[in-house]
Amino acid sequence: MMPSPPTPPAAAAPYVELRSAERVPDTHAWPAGPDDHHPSVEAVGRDAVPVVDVGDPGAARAVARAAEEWGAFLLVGHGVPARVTAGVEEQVARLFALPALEKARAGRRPGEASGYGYPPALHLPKRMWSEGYTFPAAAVRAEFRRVWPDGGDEYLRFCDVMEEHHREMRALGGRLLDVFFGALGLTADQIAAGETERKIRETLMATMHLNLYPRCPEPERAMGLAAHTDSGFFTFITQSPVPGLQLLRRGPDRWVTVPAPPGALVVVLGDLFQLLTNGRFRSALHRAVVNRERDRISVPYFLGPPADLAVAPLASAVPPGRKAAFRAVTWPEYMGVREKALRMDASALAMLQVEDEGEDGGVPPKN
Ligand SMILES: C=C1C[C@]23C[C@@]1(O)CC[C@H]2[C@@]12CCC[C@@](C)(C(=O)O1)[C@H]2[C@@H]3C(=O)O
Ligand SMILES: O=C(O)CCC(=O)C(=O)O
Ligand SMILES: [Fe+2]
Repeated sequence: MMPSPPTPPAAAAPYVELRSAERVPDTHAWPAGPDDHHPSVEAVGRDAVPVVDVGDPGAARAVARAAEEWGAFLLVGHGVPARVTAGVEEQVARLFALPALEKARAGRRPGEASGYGYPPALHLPKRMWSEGYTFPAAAVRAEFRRVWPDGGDEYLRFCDVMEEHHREMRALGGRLLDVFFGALGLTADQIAAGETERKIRETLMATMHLNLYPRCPEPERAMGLAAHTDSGFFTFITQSPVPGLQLLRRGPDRWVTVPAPPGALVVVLGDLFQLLTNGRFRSALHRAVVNRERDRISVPYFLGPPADLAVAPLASAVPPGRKAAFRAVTWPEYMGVREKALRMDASALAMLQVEDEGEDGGVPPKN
């Protein structure tokens, strides 16, 4: 009798071989496709996605406007070498090009925070047209031994590139955080002296999630990554020069396709940042669509608090004489609230809101 092939862990096999599909199978066909309720529009005129040059003296003002109106912006002038970004894209493409059984060695099992597999916080009726891999940015070497158990050149090259990316993004994260504090109206002295601000900057935790969106024979029936808000503070998205990320703009609701100019990073604000800023800066509802011609890679770098740090609205963000609009919560607690909210079709941030008898003081929109 032939020996049976090794069985991949259950969570490791959510994908059909998307690259060779000639049609979108029923498992991946979204009933009304990505243009379900709202049209997709180009980022022009009043839908032009804000661009912020982080080195510009007016960066704090530009960030404040973008964070209030969009919850997202394109970041330029950040100084991350193009060589690093190109290396990341190359390595991610190589990782996803490995045979399915090799990727399955690193399959994320239920309850695990890292590994190859479906995005952990999205529970959807249909499958998405993408492959993903999540890991803590500080643990690249341990994590990727699962893919390359014997180490070797491929493994070492992958780790070197990811670690360099992590160093660059972590430093940029601290720098942008100070710009955000400036955007809230804090002076450089107040930022330097602020205990809470310092704690947040020093403890920022980074998680990386690698996305591959293979080209799709019927993009109008498929979804790359379903609409969601990120849960942490803010996310840097490195993307291939192939558009696919969309942001929801309200009134009338429409999906704005974010351009992908070479060298620009996308910054997306998360729910805990909305909470930290007492609702002044908002998280952005976003998703990724796919296309017929080209594979697309995106590498979100999620920054948020360590698991044991309770996040509450910053004193500097609460108007004088008003109460904080939200109760304090840790990131894992927030994930639990969001899970519950998703099941109830409610807003997790609204569930954390504290009653205030005064007039509107930072009430979050239901994303
Ligand atoms: C740090 C994280 C953010 C994330 C959950 C995670 O622990 C790791 C994966 C992230 C991701 C990527 C795809 C969309 C998303 C909603 C998901 O299901 O997994 C985000 C999560 C998030 O921002 O909450
Ligand atoms: O692919 C993209 O550009 C977006 C990815 C994203 O939103 C995510 O992984 O959370
Ligand atoms: Fe996201």
